[in-house]
Amino acid sequence: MKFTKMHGIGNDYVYVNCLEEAVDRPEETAKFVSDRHFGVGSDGLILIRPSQKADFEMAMYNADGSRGEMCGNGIRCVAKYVYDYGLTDKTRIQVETLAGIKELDLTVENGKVSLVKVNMGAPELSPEKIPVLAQAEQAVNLPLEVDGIMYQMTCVSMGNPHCVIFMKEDVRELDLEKIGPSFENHPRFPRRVNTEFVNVIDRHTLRMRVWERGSGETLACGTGACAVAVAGILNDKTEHEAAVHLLGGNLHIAWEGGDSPVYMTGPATAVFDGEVILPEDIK
Ligand SMILES: N[C@H](CCC[C@H](N)C(=O)O)C(=O)O
Repeated sequence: MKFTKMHGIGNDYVYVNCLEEAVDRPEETAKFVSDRHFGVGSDGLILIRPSQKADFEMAMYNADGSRGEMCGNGIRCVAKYVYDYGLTDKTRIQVETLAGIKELDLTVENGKVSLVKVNMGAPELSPEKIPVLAQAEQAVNLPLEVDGIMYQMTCVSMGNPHCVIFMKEDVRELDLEKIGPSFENHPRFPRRVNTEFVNVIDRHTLRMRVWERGSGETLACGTGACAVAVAGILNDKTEHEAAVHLLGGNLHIAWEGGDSPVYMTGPATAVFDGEVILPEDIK
């Protein structure tokens, strides 16, 4: 199977052009290619497909084979792929996802996409649509007990579920391998959850780490950065634009509040083209 390895500030996926390649068993293929010893090595698999409703469709699968409704770093790389590999010459494109159709503006330098601005749509804050079990209109600054420790959470959906935890201690010191799975699989999240651990640097700057649903700790999470910026505004910790510092790099997030869309701007990088030999039982 031909693929292109790309990343959005270190959140790396195997991308397959399904206008050319057939991927019949995406969940198993995602698990196989994601393995960093027996496969290619990635946070998951992203399929670029034709769409009836938009220019293209993005289908995203985590390293455990589960499907994500949306992927912020991934959709920027999809935009880069379709432009750089000649599938479109448009610099404003629409991509269909399980979280709806997203509109992207491409910055092109020397014939290649260098930066992408994504209209991520409005955040969803009602608990039943995130989903999170919470007796409140919005799950903003609510208690959550994890492994006997009390945290304050703010939950946001960007099409996929996020649990944002603001912390006093430096998130770079956190043992995410230890606590991440307990958040991901917490019973109050019926569809599991992506969890972001955040330090507020100032009213325009946030630092985060993320334990992703289905992939564990990643170097960056685009939908997570959006959820963090929204949570910062809802908790009056940040202004309507923020730089979010992630292990793999930085994203710029802007949100005017209410039902207005969240805008995410960041880079997309292609690393190599390859061909992987799929095991017979997942072809
Ligand atoms: N693990 C996420 C999907 C990938 C999101 C992240 N990689 C991003 O850039 O938004 C989920 O299951 O909802």
